[in-house]
Amino acid sequence: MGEQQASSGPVPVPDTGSGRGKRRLGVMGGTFDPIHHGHLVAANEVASLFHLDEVVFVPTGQPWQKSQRAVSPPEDRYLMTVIATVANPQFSVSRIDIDRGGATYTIDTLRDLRNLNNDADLFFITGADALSQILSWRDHEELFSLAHFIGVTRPGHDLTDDGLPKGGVSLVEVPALAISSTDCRERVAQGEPVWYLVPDGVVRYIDKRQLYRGE
Ligand SMILES: Nc1ncnc2c1ncn2[C@@H]1O[C@H](COP(=O)(O)OP(=O)(O)OP(=O)(O)O)[C@@H](O)[C@H]1O
Ligand SMILES: O=C(O)c1ccc[n+]([C@@H]2O[C@H](COP(=O)([O-])O)[C@@H](O)[C@H]2O)c1
Repeated sequence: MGEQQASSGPVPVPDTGSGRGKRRLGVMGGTFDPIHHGHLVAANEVASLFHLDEVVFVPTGQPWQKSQRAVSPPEDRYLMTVIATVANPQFSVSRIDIDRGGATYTIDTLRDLRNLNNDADLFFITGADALSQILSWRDHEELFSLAHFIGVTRPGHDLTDDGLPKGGVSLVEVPALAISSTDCRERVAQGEPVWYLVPDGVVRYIDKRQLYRGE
């Protein structure tokens, strides 16, 4: 595992050292409906490879590209993210996208985090599927000036930086976990277990709040 040539497409190994001496803050944005071990392993692996001081998980408020399905209430997704990350002192959770209200755009996430963390370089962590959609994100040209992007491998998706700014993106291989939130929701709806796909506390939270039962 590590920073590497992905199986497809050119892979720049960028200069991420310009801010040496500054705090290195990873940002893992997601809908986390629910958060699962794929998210946690990806964040942890990138934290290790890129010598990050902290990774902040940022649950979306209203994920505008997921408007075709009902998304669980932000407070449930926020609490599951807190439960999942609480044991790791390097992990934290931010409410900024939830509290801002309205549709969630990463450009706003990064502007807000930059204002709150003047002393830090930002590293935005994203799976191969999300990275491939980045040219559809709001103000995507500006995103790369606010953070260095780190695309991680995900089973079933090609990891490529085609069309993205040279030097703005690193592609890295992380331990492959073929887990998706969609699959977790479907399993719960069908009465199948999600133990060991999501953290134990998240299994219990889903049960307590009766999430995903009617889907
Ligand atoms: N198994 C995984 N391995 C690597 N990255 C992942 C994995 N699952 C999700 N990610 C990445 O984590 C980020 C947040 O993902 P998200 O919360 O949308 O989860 P998801 O499993 O893709 O959800 P859904 O199935 O509802 O679309 C995205 O950048 C996504 O690519
Ligand atoms: O900025 C945008 O337009 C945009 C569009 C789609 C997704 N994103 C971000 O990508 C991350 C993963 O999103 P999702 O919907 O796959 O959970 C999350 O931080 C979203 O805010 C951002």
